[in-house]
Amino acid sequence: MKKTMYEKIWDAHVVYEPENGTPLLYVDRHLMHEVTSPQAFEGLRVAGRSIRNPASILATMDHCIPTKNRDLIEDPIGRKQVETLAQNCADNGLNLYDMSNRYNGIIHIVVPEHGFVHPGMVVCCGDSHTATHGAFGALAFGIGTSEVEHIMATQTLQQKKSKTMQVKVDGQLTQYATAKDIALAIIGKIGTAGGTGYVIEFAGSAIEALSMEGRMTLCNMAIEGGARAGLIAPDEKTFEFLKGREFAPQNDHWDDAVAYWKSLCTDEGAEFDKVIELDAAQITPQVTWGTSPEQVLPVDQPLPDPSQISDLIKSTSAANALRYMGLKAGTKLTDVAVDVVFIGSCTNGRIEDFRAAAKLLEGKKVAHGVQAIAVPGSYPVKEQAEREGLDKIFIEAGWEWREPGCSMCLAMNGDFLKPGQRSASTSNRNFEGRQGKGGRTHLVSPAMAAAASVAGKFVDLRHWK
Ligand SMILES: CC(C)[C@H](C(=O)O)[C@@H](O)C(=O)O
Ligand code: SF4
Repeated sequence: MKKTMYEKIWDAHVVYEPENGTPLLYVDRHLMHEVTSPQAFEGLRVAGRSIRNPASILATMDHCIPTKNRDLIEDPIGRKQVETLAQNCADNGLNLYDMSNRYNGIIHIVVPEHGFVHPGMVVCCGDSHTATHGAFGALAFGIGTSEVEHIMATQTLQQKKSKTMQVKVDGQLTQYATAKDIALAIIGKIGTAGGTGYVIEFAGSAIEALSMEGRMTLCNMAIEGGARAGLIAPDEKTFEFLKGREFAPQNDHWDDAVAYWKSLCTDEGAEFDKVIELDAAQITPQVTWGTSPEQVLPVDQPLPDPSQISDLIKSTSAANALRYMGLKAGTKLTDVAVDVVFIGSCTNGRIEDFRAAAKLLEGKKVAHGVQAIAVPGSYPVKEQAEREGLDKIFIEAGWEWREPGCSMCLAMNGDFLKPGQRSASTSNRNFEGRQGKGGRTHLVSPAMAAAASVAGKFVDLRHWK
């Protein structure tokens, strides 16, 4: 039978399939951060169980850590979570990149840097953006804290099989559109529930043309389209990225691993439950205008008029979103001014993202009254950027150059919007209060964010010098 990549990975990992119950999957890699792990360790302790395979775990601190002064976590809950993770990792002999470790950063940025996830693996983490690792052809998805405990104890997870969706993006992106714009355009098309019940495989010439960084950005946002996970077939770019990294297969094992990885690709003629197609050439720079990633438009479009939307639910949510965002129907996005610009997060906190932004910032200054913060996704990203002199470009333009962490992606670490403030943000979520109570988030690509910092408002990159 012809199989999709998802089906191949699934079949290779089913440990047990009860007749009328939920299958049990083997989990190869388990990623951890401070927010969703404490209760799981506690549960394990209470049950008197130990961790089955400590080597399958990699942990980092990212959500609660300050990006300015590492020594001061003001929030007592955040401080406790960070301390608890350190203790739990020490007690169980787990690999942790703590705040001061040279490899510290956001879990989904750190893990690929070490080649910890390989094609064909099943990868779990108590974090929804685990989908990022689908960029390597791994089945990677977020889980709840009780499941974190279950995997620690058994190295398996109960999981229902998903349906399969192929999102095919063919053609060539224009120089102004990025992986982020593909992700937003897809969510704009299918909606935030469009992927519910599915694992999406992204395919087509535009996906093949993406760098590994771009593929990570795209898979990262699969979850915002409602999907269980996103997948991209591994290819030469994937292998080249992984080769030589700390946890990549070494020496004699490498060729065997590559041969196996190549066998994972969806068979010619295999059927997906659903297929969606997009033309890359038509994807323009995207900006979200509302409080859900599906409320997104090409930057040159006016804001929608709720009274013109026939679907009652959509019309009501558009009206609510415009009210919360302090925006009026018909306004052009290029007339919307921003107060804060944030480049970072597990969606767009990689080296390519800072390169793209720096290209636009060179020789320019941040608009008066705009606060702009650049937060590398990890110390290796920060160091690489500094080696290339990108930090200087940001700083000379008037940006703050911070320590790595989740930062203003979510308001958990001292970086947040004040009520009413509006941001251009390279992160992935824009619901009410996501970046701080009363804060208004517009999701964009790094290049769009950089340009907004200079213009003080959104700009159409196609007409910007
Ligand atoms: C804190 C964590 C559970 C959460 C997630 O799962 O996504 C966070 O990373 C987020 O982006 O909202
Ligand atoms: S950067 Fe944002 S989306 Fe990513 S793990 Fe941190 S909080 Fe979640």
